[in-house]
Amino acid sequence: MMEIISENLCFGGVQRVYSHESRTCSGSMRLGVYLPPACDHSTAPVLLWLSGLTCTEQNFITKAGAQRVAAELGMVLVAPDTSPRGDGTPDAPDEAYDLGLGAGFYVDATESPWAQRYRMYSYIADELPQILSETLGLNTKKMGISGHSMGGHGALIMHLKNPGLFQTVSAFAPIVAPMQVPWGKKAFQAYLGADQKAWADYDATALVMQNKSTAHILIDQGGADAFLEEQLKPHLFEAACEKAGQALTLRIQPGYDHSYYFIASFIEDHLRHHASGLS
Ligand SMILES: N[C@@H](CCC(=O)N[C@@H](CSC=O)C(=O)NCC(=O)O)C(=O)O
Repeated sequence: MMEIISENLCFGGVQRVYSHESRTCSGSMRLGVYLPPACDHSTAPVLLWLSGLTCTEQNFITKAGAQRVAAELGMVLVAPDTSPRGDGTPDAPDEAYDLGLGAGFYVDATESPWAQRYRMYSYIADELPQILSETLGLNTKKMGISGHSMGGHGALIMHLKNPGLFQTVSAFAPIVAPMQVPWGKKAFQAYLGADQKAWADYDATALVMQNKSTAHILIDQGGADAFLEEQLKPHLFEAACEKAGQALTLRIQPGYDHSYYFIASFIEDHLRHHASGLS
């Protein structure tokens, strides 16, 4: 059952937050859903947004300012949480921001104590589309995916592994090669164990070499992002795309940082990219 937690009118449409029991994550999950005005929600295209480390379903819906253009385009926006939460959900022993709560990395954990509830890959790729279609009556046949940082990487792998489900893709400041950077190594070691063969199945830069898609990938990256050199490394993905023959536009936006001010500045381009690809 989907319980409506909040409902606010926004640019003539409605921004809702739902809570529901997730069979995949063995607990309750929250979900932001924006329904644009004056259109048939059963046929409107859907854009899934995956947020980054420390985020909940709230960050995108309150900070990105995406609803105005979604209202104009007649596009549904869906913003899930970034990890399971609630009583009994394991967290990092030191409550570190980059592991455990708020840091699910969109993988299905195989290691203890994470494996039972940290199943964000299957939640996004399997359970959520079923809920959107069967319970909310939305059109999952026209679906794109985007996100930021950890979630930007999540969007890339969701698309590369499921190009028929998520037909269009874009990302802001994605962690393009988690196997090669501290945030990714820490999370993959904890969630997936020591065998790096398992890591490669969730690494966009490794995946694109095997699973290139026919979509045109759009990435925006702030040129003044404090995480650019150590954690994000977009040029690794650019080089892999070039080698694989994957269509990619990587835009380095001078002076922009890693924040939602950056996302709000370019979100319109991303929504139009998805609307055009899903039309
Ligand atoms: N708190 C940390 C950094 C946390 C951070 O910057 N989180 C980003 C996503 S980073 C990659 O996934 C974010 O979206 N934060 C929420 C927001 O609303 O900005 C630190 O201080 O280093």
